[in-house]
Amino acid sequence: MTEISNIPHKIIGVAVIWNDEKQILIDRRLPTGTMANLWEFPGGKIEPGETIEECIEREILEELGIKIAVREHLITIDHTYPHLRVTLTVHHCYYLEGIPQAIECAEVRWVSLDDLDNFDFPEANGEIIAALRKYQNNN
Ligand SMILES: Nc1nc2c([nH]c(=O)n2[C@H]2C[C@H](O)[C@@H](COP(=O)(O)OP(=O)(O)OP(=O)(O)O)O2)c(=O)[nH]1
Ligand SMILES: [Mg+2]
Repeated sequence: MTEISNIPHKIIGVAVIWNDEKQILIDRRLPTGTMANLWEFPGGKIEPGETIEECIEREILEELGIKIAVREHLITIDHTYPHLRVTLTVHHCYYLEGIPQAIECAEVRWVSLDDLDNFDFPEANGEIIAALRKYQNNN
C-alpha cells in the first residue's frame, strides 16, 4: 500500500540572536494555534525572491522590532510533525539595536545557553540546542 504524504511544508528562517553577555533571545509562542505556548528561536516563513538571511533579518524586525546582523549558518533541520513538515534554517545572529518587544508572540526573554533546559521547545528544537552546545564547546 502506498501512503500519500500531502502535509504542508514550511520553509523557515530561524535566528539565534546573541548579545554581548553571551545570552540568546527566545520567544514564547501565542496561547493559540500550532505549538501554542512553547518557546522558540524567533523566525518565520521565507517569502518569494528572498534569501534566508534576508528572511531572518526581516522577520526579527517585524516580530521583535530589533535590528540584527545575520551571521554564520548553524544547522538546517528538516522535521515532520503529525500535520506539518518544517525546514528550519538556523543562523547565528548578533543583536545590534532596539528593545525586543513581544509583537507577534507572548513573551521574549534573554537567556543563557545553560538556561535553555528550563524552557519547553517544539520537538524539532532538540537538534538545534544540541548543535548550539557543540558550538559552545568549540568556541
Ligand atoms: N520560528 C520558529 N519556528 C519553529 C521553531 N521550531 C519549530 O518547530 N518551529 C515551527 C513552528 C511553526 O510551525 C513554524 C514556524 O512558522 P511560522 O512562525 O511562520 O508560522 P506560525 O506557526 O508561527 O504561524 P503562521 O504565521 O503560519 O500563522 O516552525 C523555532 O525554534 N523557531
Ligand atoms: Mg512565527
